[in-house]
Amino acid sequence: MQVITDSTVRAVLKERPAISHKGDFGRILIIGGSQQYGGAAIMSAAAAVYAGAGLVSVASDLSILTALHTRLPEAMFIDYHQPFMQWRATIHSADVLVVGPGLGLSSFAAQLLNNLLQTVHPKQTVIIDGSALTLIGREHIPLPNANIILTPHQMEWTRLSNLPIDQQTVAANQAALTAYPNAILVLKKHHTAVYQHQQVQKLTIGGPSMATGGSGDTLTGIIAAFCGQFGTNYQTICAAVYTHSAIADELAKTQYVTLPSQIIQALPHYMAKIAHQS
Ligand SMILES: NC(=O)C1=CN([C@@H]2O[C@H](COP(=O)(O)OP(=O)(O)OC[C@H]3O[C@@H](n4cnc5c(N)ncnc54)[C@H](O)[C@@H]3O)[C@@H](O)[C@H]2O)[C@@H](O)CC1
Ligand SMILES: Nc1ncnc2c1ncn2[C@@H]1O[C@H](COP(=O)(O)OP(=O)(O)O)[C@@H](O)[C@H]1O
Ligand SMILES: [Mg+2]
Repeated sequence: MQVITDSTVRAVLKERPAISHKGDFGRILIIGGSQQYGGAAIMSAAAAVYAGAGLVSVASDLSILTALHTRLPEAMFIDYHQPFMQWRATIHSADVLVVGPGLGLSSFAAQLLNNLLQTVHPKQTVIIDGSALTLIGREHIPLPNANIILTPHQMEWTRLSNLPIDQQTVAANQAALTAYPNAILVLKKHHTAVYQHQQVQKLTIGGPSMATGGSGDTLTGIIAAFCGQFGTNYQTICAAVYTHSAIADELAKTQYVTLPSQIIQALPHYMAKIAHQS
């Protein structure tokens, strides 16, 4: 299986053109968080901002608003409990949507996910993570015609594929992915692999310092920002996945655990280093 290396990141990540503005670098909407899991939406949004997304909005429970703005004043906020029709236009204007980090499994969350997936249009990128994956697996919610990126960990992939973790071989995963034909699969584990049709590439970096709540929430924001800036395609997603783990490995030289917040802080520095060398 082909290995993802820093050459993929170098190929994707470019110096910014001087004549540019925030509208050129992606409008991201993160639909997630809840009273129980507010941090997940905040980490996803922070990762998107620090990975260079032009404009980031969070649709979430009102209870997270103060924490979000204290931590990340760059983000805009929408109360996702307001009637769906009132913020439907915001959904339409996003280039990249992230749905699921910290959303929870309530009937409200399921309805919101259904409404959202019926609203997205084919040009949009939709990154589906966390609770949204569990809801899709549980309620058999169909995926829309859009650029879909699924980011399950192994247990979440079991819920979508019905494959027990010890049966998640490359061939079995490829066969299961045919049920989601327009999706790119980022199967998260030690040595995450990225699947599209018959194509598979894997990481050989990243390690157990990343085994802490919020690591995957953070990855969603990095993928969203990369897609928003560099275009949604297989290589861009591999570059985002590599960047997440490369930063963790660098921090792990001196740290036992690499907190999502620290990975987020390091993103602009890592990206500058790569862009200036390319
Ligand atoms: N600070 C926060 O707000 C956090 C919110 N989170 C949210 O909590 C919700 C539930 O997600 P969880 O993933 O915790 O719960 P899940 O019940 O979906 O899965 C977690 C369990 O899966 C098992 N597992 C097996 N293989 C695994 C692998 N390769 N990687 C990870 N887990 C594996 C582990 O036993 C683990 O306890 C999601 O919406 C998620 O986004 C979590 O991300 C944790 C942090
Ligand atoms: N032992 C490990 N080796 C390499 N990567 C790991 C390891 N443990 C966790 N990770 C990475 O951390 C992230 C965890 O994602 P996830 O389980 O969704 O976290 P959360 O939902 O808590 O944010 C994934 O990118 C995964 O590949
Ligand atoms: Mg997760």
